[in-house]
Order: sequence, then structure tokens, then C-alpha cells
Amino acid sequence: MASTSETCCTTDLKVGFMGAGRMAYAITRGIVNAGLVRPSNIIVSDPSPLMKNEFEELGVAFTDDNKEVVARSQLIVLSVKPNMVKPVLQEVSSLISKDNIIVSIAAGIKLATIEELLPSGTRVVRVMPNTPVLVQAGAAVLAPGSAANPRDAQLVAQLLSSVGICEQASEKLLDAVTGLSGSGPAYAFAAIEAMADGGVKMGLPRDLAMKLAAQTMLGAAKMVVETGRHPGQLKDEVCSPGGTTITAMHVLEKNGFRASLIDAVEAATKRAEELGQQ
Ligand SMILES: NC(=O)C1=CN([C@@H]2O[C@H](COP(=O)(O)OP(=O)(O)OC[C@H]3O[C@@H](n4cnc5c(N)ncnc54)[C@H](O)[C@@H]3O)[C@@H](O)[C@H]2O)C=CC1
Ligand SMILES: O=C(O)[C@@H]1CCC=N1
Repeated sequence: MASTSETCCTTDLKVGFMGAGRMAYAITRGIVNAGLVRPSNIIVSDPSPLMKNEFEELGVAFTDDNKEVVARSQLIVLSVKPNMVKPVLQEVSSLISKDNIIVSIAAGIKLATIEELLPSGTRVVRVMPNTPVLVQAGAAVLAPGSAANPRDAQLVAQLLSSVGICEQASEKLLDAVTGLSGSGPAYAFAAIEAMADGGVKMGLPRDLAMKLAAQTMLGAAKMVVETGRHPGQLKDEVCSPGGTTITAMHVLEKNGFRASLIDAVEAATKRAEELGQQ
């Protein structure tokens, strides 16, 4: 979606984050390491100094003043918890102009809600990223607001494509995206931890078990992405007739493994919908 010929335009882009927590750090570190935005062009704000040192080590300015972020940034990422979106936007709304692009990553919060809190005609883009942006392996989906132009969406896509994949979709899909890829890293981390526990139970040393579990998930995901083959087909190729894997798959099926994951995505999607209604 993003064209590499635009890279020249983003190096001078001034980027701000209101809310300097885990997700702001993951995106900031990702885009700095990808070389797309100069750290000296990034400023983050947070009333809590908890992450100040981490941001400053990246060469990024840290302030406790959201208004300073708005004054110094063209593209402003709203990276507070969903319940803080309204007070933060009310605080800075009078300073936002048509030169700004507001990017919200808050789960569940609708474009219409954000647009209502900002001057009419404000360019807003809603995004659902995930924490693997930290290691350039993120999965993000964006939906442009009513006043955002195609170049705004392209710019946001370019930033996020530098730290993983970025797709564009209709806003009505973003809560389901949240339930799948936004929250999904947690499901994968839990699976890795549990597989490693299985290895430890069967006598493997913890560090070897963890290394094997993580590399197995990474390798399997890479095979799906790089071969484009259906995961069911790839699964069949691991299952030798009468072998170990089909015996294990039977246990997983009996315990509702796949239904649990489907239920998890559904529950997270519904929770995102609820967050948008509060
Ligand atoms: N953590 C994740 O994996 C993902 C989170 N998100 C979204 O990103 C947003 C941030 O989530 P996290 O980074 O996980 O939360 P976090 O709790 O780590 O960060 C939020 C930060 O906002 C700060 N904050 C509170 N009041 C503020 C104010 N008035 N002005 C400026 N900053 C203020 C907090 O001190 C905190 O550091 C949420 O809306 C969440 O839905 C989206 C995708 C993935
Ligand atoms: O748990 C949450 O609400 C956020 C949104 C997606 C991932 N973390």
C-alpha cells in the first residue's frame, strides 16, 4: 500500500504521542529502528515518568504536557487507554488544526467519537496495531476518518509498514481486528509458555524448552506467510499416520483447542465494542 518513493517525505515528519506507555514505546522504537523518523523529530507526553528513561534512550523528547506534543507535531498518535481519549482530546482540541493528522490506536473508540471531540474537518485515522511492531513484525489495520485524505492514510500505512504489515479496511471491521491481531500476541505468548511448560514437564531444561517453543511458533507462522499454503494442509504434513502429532492433535481437539481460540477472538471483539460504547 505504501510506496517506497514517499520515504523521503517522512524523515522530516514531526511525530508526537500523547500517552507514553507500552504501545507508544513499541511503535516509537520500531519506527526509529526502521530509520523512517528521526528520534529528534519525535516527542511523547505522559503524566507518569515511568517510561521517561526508555524514551530518552531512544533520543526521543519526553514531556508531561500534552499541549507541547500538539505544538511540536504534525502527526499525533493518541496512545492513551480508551477511557482517557475524551479528556485528552478535550484538553488539546483548541490547538489542533487542519495541518495535523490525528492517529488513534485506542481499542474500540470510533472515528465518529474522536471527530466529534475535535474541530470540524480534522484529519483522523484510526489504527489497530500490535506489540510486535517493536521487532518490525507488527500487524496493523487502518481506517481513515471522514476528513482524512488518501495521502494521510498512505503516510500512516508507510509508518506502520516500516514495522510490519499494514492493511486498510472499513472501520466496522476494526473491533474484530482488535480481537484477532491486536490482542493476538497475548494468545501466542500464552501458547509458547504452555508448550514450554509441556516440555519442562517431560524433562527438558526450561531455557531449551522456551527456545524450542518460540522458534516452533515463529517457524510455523513463517511457513504460512511465505508459502501461502493453508495451515490445515501444513498441519497434515506434520501428522504421520499413527504417529505422535495426530495423537497430540486428538488431545487438542478433545480439549476444545480451536474452539477456545475462536471464542477468545469473539470475546475480545465484543469487549472492544463495549469499550467504544462507554
Ligand atoms: N498494548 C497493546 O498490545 C495494544 C494497545 N492498544 C491501545 O493502545 C492504547 C495504549 O495502550 P498501552 O500502551 O497498552 O497502555 P499503557 O497503560 O501502557 O499506556 C497508556 C499511557 O497513557 C498515560 N496517560 C494516562 N493519562 C494520560 C494523560 N492525561 N495524558 C497523556 N498520557 C496519559 C499513562 O500514564 C500510560 O503510560 C490503548 O488505547 C490500547 O487500547 C492498541 C493495540 C495493542
Ligand atoms: O487489551 C487491550 O485492550 C489492548 C487492545 C489490543 C491489545 N491490547
